[in-house]
Amino acid sequence: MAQHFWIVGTDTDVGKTLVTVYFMRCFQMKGKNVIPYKPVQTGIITENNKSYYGDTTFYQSLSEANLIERHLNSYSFKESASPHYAAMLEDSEIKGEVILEHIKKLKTMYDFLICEGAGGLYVPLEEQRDYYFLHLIKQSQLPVVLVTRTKVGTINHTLLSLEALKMQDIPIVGIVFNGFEGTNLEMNNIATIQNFANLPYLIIPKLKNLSDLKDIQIETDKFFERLMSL
Ligand SMILES: Nc1ncnc2c1ncn2[C@@H]1O[C@H](COP(=O)(O)OP(=O)(O)OP(=O)(O)O)[C@@H](O)[C@H]1O
Ligand SMILES: C[C@H](N)[C@H](N)CCCCCC(=O)O
Ligand SMILES: [Mg+2]
Repeated sequence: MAQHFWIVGTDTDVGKTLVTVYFMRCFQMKGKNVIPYKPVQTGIITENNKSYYGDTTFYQSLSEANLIERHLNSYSFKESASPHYAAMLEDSEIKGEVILEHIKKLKTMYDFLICEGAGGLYVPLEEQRDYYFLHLIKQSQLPVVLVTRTKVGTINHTLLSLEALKMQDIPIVGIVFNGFEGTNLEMNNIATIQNFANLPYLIIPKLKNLSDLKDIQIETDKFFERLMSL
């Protein structure tokens, strides 16, 4: 039993990495062989004379199994910016086929491959040929989970992202509403989006501590049933 998919977002900082780690842990708890994979990450962090990249370091910090470093990432660039720009600043370039090759290999090695996008869908990878993250996802032929905020502004961002995915015929597993604080406005946002999308969804609360991710209890069966059916 295997399933490989993308965690994409309506924007940067919506919680794709947090959701990737949450799903990684769900599969690890079921004894599955799972790998989170961040094809392109930008924004090196330097603290106490140590430099690291946030996304792949977060994967490692909450993994119940040892993750093979070279399987976690294909491109890392120092500038906290759009991948195409961060690569240009280092006289480098991103090649979609390198990422697709990496995905192909990882699919043969793991039951579950969770690929995390960078930013939102229309993020340039190879600007000179109008090649965006959305096109890479289409070529990968993997379904997507869409992560979105719950606060004001999310309706437009979410519906635009859903439309972009539908135009490319990319299968959508469902929506993860992340950072929920229980307000009526957020509940109306979720209902309004669901009225349009009619997809399985999960709600992840705003966590006081990221380590609380280990303890949150969320009903995921329906969501994972659909994931396994795609
Ligand atoms: N449910 C949550 N509760 C508390 N903090 C959260 C939650 N979700 C995300 N965060 C925090 O918000 C910030 C952005 O989240 P995250 O890094 O997962 O976003 P992202 O979509 O992966 O961003 P990027 O586009 O850079 O990959 C991080 O500091 C993360 O720890
Ligand atoms: C730097 C940030 N945390 C992400 N890694 C990259 C976000 C790219 C966003 C591009 C854009 O939509 O302007
Ligand atoms: Mg991330």
